Amino acid sequence: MHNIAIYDTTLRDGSQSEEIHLSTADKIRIACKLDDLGIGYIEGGWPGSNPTDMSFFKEIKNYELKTSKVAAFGSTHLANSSPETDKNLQSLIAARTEVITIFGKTWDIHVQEALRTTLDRNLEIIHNSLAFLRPQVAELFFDAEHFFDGFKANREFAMACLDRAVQAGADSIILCDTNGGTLPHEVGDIVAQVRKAFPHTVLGIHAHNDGELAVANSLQAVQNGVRHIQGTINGYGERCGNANLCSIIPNLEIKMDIPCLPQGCMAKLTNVSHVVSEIANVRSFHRQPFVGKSAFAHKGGVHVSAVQKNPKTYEHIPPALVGNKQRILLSDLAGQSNILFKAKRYGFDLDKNDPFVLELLSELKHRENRGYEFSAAEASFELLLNRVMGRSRDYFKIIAFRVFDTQRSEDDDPFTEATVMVKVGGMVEHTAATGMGPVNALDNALRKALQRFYPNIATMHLVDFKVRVLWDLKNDDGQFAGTASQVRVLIESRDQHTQWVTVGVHYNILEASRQALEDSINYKLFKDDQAKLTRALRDRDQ
Ligand SMILES: CC(=O)SCCNC(=O)CCNC(=O)[C@H](O)C(C)(C)COP(=O)(O)OP(=O)(O)OC[C@H]1O[C@@H](n2cnc3c(N)ncnc32)[C@H](O)[C@@H]1OP(=O)(O)O
Ligand SMILES: CC(=O)C(=O)O
Repeated sequence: MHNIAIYDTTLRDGSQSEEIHLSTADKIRIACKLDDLGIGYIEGGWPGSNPTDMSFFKEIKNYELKTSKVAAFGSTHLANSSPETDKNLQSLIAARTEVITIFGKTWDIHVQEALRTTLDRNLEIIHNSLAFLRPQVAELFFDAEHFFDGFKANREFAMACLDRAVQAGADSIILCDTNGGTLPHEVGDIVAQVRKAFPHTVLGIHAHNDGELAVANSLQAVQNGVRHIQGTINGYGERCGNANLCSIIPNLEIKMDIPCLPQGCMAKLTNVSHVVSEIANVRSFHRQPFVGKSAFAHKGGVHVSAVQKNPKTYEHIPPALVGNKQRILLSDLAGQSNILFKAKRYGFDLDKNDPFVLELLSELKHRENRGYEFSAAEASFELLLNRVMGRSRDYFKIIAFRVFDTQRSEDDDPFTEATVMVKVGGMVEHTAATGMGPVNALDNALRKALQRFYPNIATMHLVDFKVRVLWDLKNDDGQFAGTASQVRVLIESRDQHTQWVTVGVHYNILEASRQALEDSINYKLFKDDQAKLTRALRDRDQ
């Protein structure tokens, strides 16, 4: 099998995603990441579209890319202009890239209704645009927009468009499933026919994901002779997105034995996926195949027991190949194997049937039954584990708390104040604080009370607060409770070193928040003590 050229269009089609807006600096950071991953081509944008894209092409020249060539994207010239006068073609040349890609219409309905011109004129437009660009650039690609729909509607015309592009000197012809609705068997069949008609031309595929088939369609195209694949990191793109390169690359390399990145680079894929989602400011999709946080996460006790004997039992590839890792989750579906795995991670070497394991498992299942979710709140689990093992200490105890929420007049914002009474060792501290809402006020009052005893809590702060109503849990009398339902609060906190999540559950949202806050502070104090202890032992042993 030949190598496949990977052509990334995250910066162009990816930025056509509804929620994504990339600045020039964002684009440069992503381009450097893609280059480091070993991507063959990076489509930087449409220079005739906006100043950001034009400034990207200017700025990227200051970077020495190791593996990637930069491509500028645009359309064939307008129906009522000529290549010499067309602004779009001029700005493609002005971008001074090694590669230019232009898209042209190949579906008759688009020519007649979107361009409002004749089929013959469209053939001229394709030919003239490419022939004009040919001497200006090292590599010239033609994206045959809507090719699969065009082929099904009017085979002769769609093929004539490709023929004109080849005659005008295009190096690769990319067949686009622009509306993303073509099925894999249709892609295979049509690509095979094009392959036969153009045996000496490099063919490519650009698939959209409207039928959730973009990855499958791209692989099917490769099976039928395509040697160039376009796609985006995390599948970002117009509407439902593009073919996801984070799935295509490992499928090609691992399952189909077709190299497409420099040796060893595929292990960077998970990191690239996460960094790009950070830069694009889009939350990572946990269930994303290969690179998602849950891609190799095991929750069911049966699965956990088996993967510890041999990961192959429930993992389709070794996660390290794509830079991901196995995770073992905790929940009411856990068996002893889950507990043993986690306990080991936190420094306890326990055996199956150890009474501590059974106690922990029963406590875990009991709490999960009441709505706690430890797979999302590992810090609360670590505290519970250490409590059961007798290794934690009570840093403080909240004896009482009160929260007042008042609105003094119709136009005023609500005013919130919390008071807390905490016991630290033999001392009782009583404080009050205001806040932006009840949980913030409680957090502020608690910190104020504890600061004198534990100054290190000043370095932690709350980064996320999630409340979920547990509608499906029944009350003690077996009834669903409506607005008196249990709620689960998850609090994410961080300090200068790390980030952790704690959980609280109650029918009263403040009490649930109090539990999660208390665990969060306890975890910080426990973690700092552990670090101090480790340092002391290390100093002693030196
Ligand atoms: C399938 C794809 O994803 S293609 C990429 C789509 N991406 C984008 O559109 C993002 C960048 N686009 C832009 O910034 C703007 O649309 C521009 C600058 C390119 C053009 O802006 P405007 O001149 O205001 O035109 P507008 O966006 O309203 O309409 C597009 C024009 O291009 C024409 N056009 C569309 N495709 C082609 C083509 N392949 N060849 C020639 N002309 C084309 C349309 O007919 C329309 O012209 P008309 O108004 O004379 O009918
Ligand atoms: C070119 C392109 O983005 C498409 O046809 O979808």
